[in-house]
Amino acid sequence: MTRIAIIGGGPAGYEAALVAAQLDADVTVIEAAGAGGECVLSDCIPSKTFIASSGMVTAARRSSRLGVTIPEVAVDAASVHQRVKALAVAQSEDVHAKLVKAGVSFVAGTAALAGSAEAHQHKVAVTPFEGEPYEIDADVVLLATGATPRMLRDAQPDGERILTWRQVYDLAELPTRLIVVGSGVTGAEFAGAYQAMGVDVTLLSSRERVMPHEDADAAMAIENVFRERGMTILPQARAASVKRDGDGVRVELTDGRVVEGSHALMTVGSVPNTADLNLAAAGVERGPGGFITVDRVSRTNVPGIYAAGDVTGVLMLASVAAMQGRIAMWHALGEAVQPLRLKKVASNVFTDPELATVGITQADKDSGTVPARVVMLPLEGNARAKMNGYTDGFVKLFCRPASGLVVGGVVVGSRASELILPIAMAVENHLTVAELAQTITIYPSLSGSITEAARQLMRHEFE
Ligand SMILES: Cc1cc2nc3c(=O)[nH]c(=O)nc-3n(C[C@H](O)[C@H](O)[C@H](O)COP(=O)(O)OP(=O)(O)OC[C@H]3O[C@@H](n4cnc5c(N)ncnc54)[C@H](O)[C@@H]3O)c2cc1C
Ligand SMILES: NC(=O)c1ccc[n+]([C@@H]2O[C@H](COP(=O)([O-])OP(=O)(O)OC[C@H]3O[C@@H](n4cnc5c(N)ncnc54)[C@H](O)[C@@H]3O)[C@@H](O)[C@H]2O)c1
Repeated sequence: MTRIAIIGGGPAGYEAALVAAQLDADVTVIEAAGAGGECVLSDCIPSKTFIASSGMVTAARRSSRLGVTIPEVAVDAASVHQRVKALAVAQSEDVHAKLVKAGVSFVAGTAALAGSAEAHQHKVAVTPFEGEPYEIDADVVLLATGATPRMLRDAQPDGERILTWRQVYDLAELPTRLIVVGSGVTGAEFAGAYQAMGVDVTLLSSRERVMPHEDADAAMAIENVFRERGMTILPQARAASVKRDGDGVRVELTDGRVVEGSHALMTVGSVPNTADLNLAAAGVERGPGGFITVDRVSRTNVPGIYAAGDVTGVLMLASVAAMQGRIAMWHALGEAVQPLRLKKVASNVFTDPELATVGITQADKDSGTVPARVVMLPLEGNARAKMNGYTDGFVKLFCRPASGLVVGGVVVGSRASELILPIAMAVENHLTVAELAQTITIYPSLSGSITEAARQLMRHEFE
């Protein structure tokens, strides 16, 4: 029986464990925070649960456009936070139960590699939270330890006024004037959610626009909605320091400007959790940013040691972490395996409106890296969007110039996370715009804009 030790029980670790157990391996997962990892306990699940509450406020505020007046909308921060935490714990318990049912040994504690490998045997040092430390032998080790919020030297979180995204749910009340430092996906999601809940939000963007890695049209659409709703967005604003100042905080920017608020939320990225893994002694290589270097089947440079998830920095998404973990196990246990393909990963930013993408990007097209034609349809022409009183957003579809094969898309709109699926399926299954356009959609529906975009690209084929 192949013995597998998995360090870290987030999506990368626990999905790997389930696959390995299914293939009859002897699997041990050692996890410091709780089953499901930080994804379930502090990052993805809590933030999306928080956003679900903020979405309710947005819907209530918007209701008057539809002739329905909801007299008073109030947010009870304590209840929202309690719900966020309870749901995270419940989800963690579900993951734990699944692992145990699959026959995985789950150890609450920390682990590290114990020295160099001998004859393809690895030793893992386990420090359980209860009991004495011990070592286990493993034929295969998976490093799946995730990442931690990046700190700026002069902006140390105190859990009261200067916060990481993992600390916000411990506040007794919502901030009054929140400064969100960093406008990547995490910053944009929290800025939007807090603003919806009535908080006065200032978003500091180190670049010219928010979410610089996302489709520019989409990021600008969301930035415009944020501004219309009263958010202050400062472009080219890089924080040099964040200090407490009486009952508030004072953020000093690198160009000397000062921004004041009641709280600061630091969303300036993440760093990989590798410091305590004893990687150097085991000879495991790291690349830029300290992320563990892996190939497309999750192998590190050391035979028998694999790595998956945020600790590899490949594409920091739960879905990708899980797939890297599964691929590692399929490969290690001799199953047929397809290397990780990132070009077809769908992702979503849970702002309001949401921003979902899949496949090639506008930048790929504009640079000529991928020859493509594109059409962009604003949702203001969509009947269902008008009925819902919510027309912010658009559908963008990319196809190959000659064949009409669908190669990518962007959706900005409410529930874009659900609307992206038909485009993702078209990309994955090599469908053409004609095939997409011939699919009969519900009328009226937002997905009608996707088939409409496909129809427009069909027409272009004959121009
Ligand atoms: C605010 C936020 C929101 C997000 N929202 C989404 C989203 O909506 N959708 C999405 O796809 N992705 C989202 N992500 C990204 C997603 O959370 C990560 O990609 C995912 O958590 C990566 O999974 P992982 O298993 O690599 O790491 P983690 O989930 O971080 O799990 C790793 C675990 O390893 C443990 N660990 C570390 N060192 C040790 C050790 N030495 N011994 C034992 N255990 C150890 C850690 O405690 C941790 O629990 C979000 C990220 C953030 C920050
Ligand atoms: N919905 C989702 O799927 C979801 C949600 C959150 C995060 N994530 C993933 O997690 C990963 C990390 O995202 P993130 O937003 O946490 O980090 P990020 O690194 O993508 O963004 C951090 C931003 O902070 C800026 N920054 C850095 N130093 C700064 C300073 N001193 N002052 C002001 N700004 C500064 C950076 O320029 C960058 O734009 C991404 O891959 C993302 O896709 C996904």
